[in-house]
Amino acid sequence: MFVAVVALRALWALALSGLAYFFFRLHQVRMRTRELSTKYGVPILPHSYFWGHLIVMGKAMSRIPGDANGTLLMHFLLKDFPEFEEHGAVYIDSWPIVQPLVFVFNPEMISTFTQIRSLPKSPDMRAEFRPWTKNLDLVTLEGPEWKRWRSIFNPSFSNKNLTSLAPAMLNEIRIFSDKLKAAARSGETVKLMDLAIDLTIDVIALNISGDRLNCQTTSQPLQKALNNQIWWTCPRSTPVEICKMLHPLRSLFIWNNNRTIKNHFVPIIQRLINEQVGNNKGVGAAGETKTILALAIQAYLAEQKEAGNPITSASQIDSAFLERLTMHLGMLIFAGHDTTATTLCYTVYMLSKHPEALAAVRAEHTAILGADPAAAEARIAANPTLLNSLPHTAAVIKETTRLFPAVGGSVRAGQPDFWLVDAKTGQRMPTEHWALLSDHHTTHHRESLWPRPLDFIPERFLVRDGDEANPLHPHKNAYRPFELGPRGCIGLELVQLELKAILALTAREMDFEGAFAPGSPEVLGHQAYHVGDIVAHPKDGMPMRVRLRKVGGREVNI
Ligand code: HEM
Repeated sequence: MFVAVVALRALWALALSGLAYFFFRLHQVRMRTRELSTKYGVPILPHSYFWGHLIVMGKAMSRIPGDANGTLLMHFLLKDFPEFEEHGAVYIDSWPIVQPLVFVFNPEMISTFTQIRSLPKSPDMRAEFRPWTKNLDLVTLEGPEWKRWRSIFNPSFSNKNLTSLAPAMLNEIRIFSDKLKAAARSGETVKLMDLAIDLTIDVIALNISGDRLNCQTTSQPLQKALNNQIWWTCPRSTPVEICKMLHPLRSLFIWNNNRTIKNHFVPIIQRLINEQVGNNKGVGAAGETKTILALAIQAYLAEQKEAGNPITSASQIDSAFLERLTMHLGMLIFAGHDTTATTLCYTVYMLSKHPEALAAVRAEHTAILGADPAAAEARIAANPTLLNSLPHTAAVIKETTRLFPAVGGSVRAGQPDFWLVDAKTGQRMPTEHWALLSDHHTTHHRESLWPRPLDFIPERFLVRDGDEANPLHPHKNAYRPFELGPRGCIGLELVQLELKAILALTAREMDFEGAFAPGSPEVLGHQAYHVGDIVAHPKDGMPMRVRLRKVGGREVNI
């Protein structure tokens, strides 16, 4: 009885202190928001002491379907408050749903915290991934440790290295293309995103170790563990996400997924170490593909040798190195697969809606890869650099990533000594206690930067540098789906090469048509729009009907 009373009192005390802390934080955040205008003269959106900006946000979001991704918020808020567009940045206080956040959509202002000075990633974002990767991964690492790993991995993502990977990539793309053809023959509607995800994981696996993972043809424990890990690694905002975070077995599930990821990679790492030690050959001998793992192992072996502790067999590898490396690999697959798959889906969708752009892509493929679509694969395999000669295809991909950037932006931690400055008015805006978002969607849709911003105009990206007088010439720093600056995407070249190869093998052989349910809602004129939490996914997995094309009276490649 006594114990029960003590426990009850302790619970009460805990609940009361929780409540007190909640109101203290609420007051603090609300007052900091109001200080922006009272102390610094920064204009803020209508603000309620209790609700913060949730009321204006709710109104803006009510114009779009309930499942639309939050990255679209600012676009619609600016419709209600157009006078804020010229400020280039809008402070949003939606605490406790999301950390206090400045949406920045002036490219020059964004460049001040991503390129001119690269501010650290926001603590909330790092906290999201900590249970999974302990922040040992490339996306959330900071400082010299980040620099070291980034320079180890960089050569593997160079265009030259990736081009040497292209023939192996084509084998994976053939499986994807065969699945689409099978759907065309059966008349089945495909969820393009599902097929695209399996493909993009298989391609990253090639870049990691050169090995085939076969997610497209078999069910892989690694893929299941990664999916589950992503599910448990969640932004702490909606009630469902909070329940996930408080789930008593969450840590156990995350630990178990990490075990599966590690169990997958450790034998591969050991094999590669033994190979490197055994044949005493460095990575990158002429013509050899520098895989991510080969480079990481080479760096580790060199480091150990320098420290007077040369490794002669895989049994000597220390567990800390293995843990770090497997965290990196898990995050590389996470960061690279559904972003690329999402972009592929929207590229196919936009081409299906724009016959003139599709015709230009097909004509380019015929000119560069030969008249017979069935022979394109062999041609590329024999000369992968052909993929670098498809400017119109590249422009289509870029225009798609402008309209549908797969990542909302980079979230950085504001600093006491860092101010956003409006170059036109000289207005200085404080950033301490705020996170800064480089808002890709809004930046990519501003009419002042992109004439006819909602139109699909790949030609924007064909305007030559130096032709700034051309109104279609992209404004400096305004195109940033992969972010710019030292923390920009390491996978940028891989995405371009992979998507060009996919289009080269499919665009002339098949026609695609969106197969959304009749009456399906639209955002900015499209039934395909971003849904999802951490990374935006296309609505309903991008349902598509596929038809085989006839060229010269016969169906292509059957
Ligand atoms: C269309 C596909 C992709 C898009 C739109 C995209 C976008 C981005 C963006 C916006 C960032 C900056 C994130 C931040 O600052 O928090 C980023 C970083 C990163 N991306 Fe990508 N990405 C794509 C594909 C890939 C691929 C294929 C890989 C690797 C296989 C990859 C690996 C990474 C990594 C490791 C980082 C962190 C880089 C660092 O901080 O040094 N991404 N990406």
